[in-house]
Amino acid sequence: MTERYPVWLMRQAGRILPEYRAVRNSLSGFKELVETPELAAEVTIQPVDILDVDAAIIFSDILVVPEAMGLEYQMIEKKGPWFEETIRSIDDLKKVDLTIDVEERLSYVLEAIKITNKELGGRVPLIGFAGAPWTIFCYMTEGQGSKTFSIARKILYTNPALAHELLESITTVTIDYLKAQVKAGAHMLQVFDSWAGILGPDQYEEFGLRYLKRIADAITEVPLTLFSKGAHHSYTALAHLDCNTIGVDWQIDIRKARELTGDSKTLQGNLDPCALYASHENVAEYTNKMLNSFENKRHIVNLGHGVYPDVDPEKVKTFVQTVKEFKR
Ligand SMILES: Cc1c2[nH]c(c1CCC(=O)O)Cc1[nH]c(c(CCC(=O)O)c1C)Cc1[nH]c(c(CCC(=O)O)c1C)Cc1[nH]c(c(C)c1CCC(=O)O)C2
Repeated sequence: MTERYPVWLMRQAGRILPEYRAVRNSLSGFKELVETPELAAEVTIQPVDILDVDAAIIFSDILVVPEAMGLEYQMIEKKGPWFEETIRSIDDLKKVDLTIDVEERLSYVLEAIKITNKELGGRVPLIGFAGAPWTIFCYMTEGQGSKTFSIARKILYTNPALAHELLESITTVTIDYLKAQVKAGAHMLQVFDSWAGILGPDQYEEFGLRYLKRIADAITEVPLTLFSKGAHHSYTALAHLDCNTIGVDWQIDIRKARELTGDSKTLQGNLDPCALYASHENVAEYTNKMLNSFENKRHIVNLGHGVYPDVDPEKVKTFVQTVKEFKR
């Protein structure tokens, strides 16, 4: 086997592929797709067949966890997620189940993992995932996306006890959920802390890293990736957690990320998702530039965040092929 860097893309399942939209448009919406295991498996495998990536990531969403705890969400076209109910006081905790049986409530994801592996037949590993407790807390308190998540952050100052109680419970459910995904067949796991970067270092340590540590300590079965988007101030602390891989966004030079994290972790990333809007020639050039900046073997190639919905799949193929053909 020739040694080379593996490559996949965050958000590769869905969005950019016309084949995905064909499946999606035949249904009532995003959630029906997420909750129908055979179809979720089908769109999970599409990028493996079409884009030639080295891993599949199960088609689902981080928001299935708050929903399993009792906060139902809607995915509103062109707007994003929306929760009717939110948690903003201790009293509001009555609206959610702080402990749940994930195998029962999230059985549709576990079933999708089993079907996907059967259909993949071992061609590529399958990545399972969950949102980080802090990012899930953001959606459960805010109820929708936000540029500042100031409602979520306000609670950290005005009611830290509520924050910790909810974060504790999300963490326990998330650990159970990740372990259930492994049991169902996930070969690797990634935890997405998409809103890590809106906290300063002290608050990220108290309300973010503390719970990521619990997850990293609990997951011993398979390799774990922690992606704390924008939290460069905490990269050194992240590198002290018991994970295998640290996801790196594009706002930091990969050499700097290596300096902050040391040599003991694999780094995953970090091409600017917007670089895929460039010409094919330039996509190859930017990709090669990134590959040449890697100083050791411990890298998984990816973008610095999810692929944008209007990127031409042909540009993604150029990105993937450039990685596959790269020689130092
Ligand atoms: C914050 C977050 C969410 N979901 C996720 C995150 C963390 C990663 C990140 O920061 O991007 C993670 C996620 N969401 C989805 C996946 C599937 C697997 C993959 O391809 O990576 C994964 C890993 C499917 C999805 N999740 C969503 C879609 C688009 C909905 C549709 O097809 O109608 C897909 C394919 C919707 C979603 N889901 C969420 C938002 C804010 C939105 C709306 C905006 C958007 O489209 O990104 C919450």
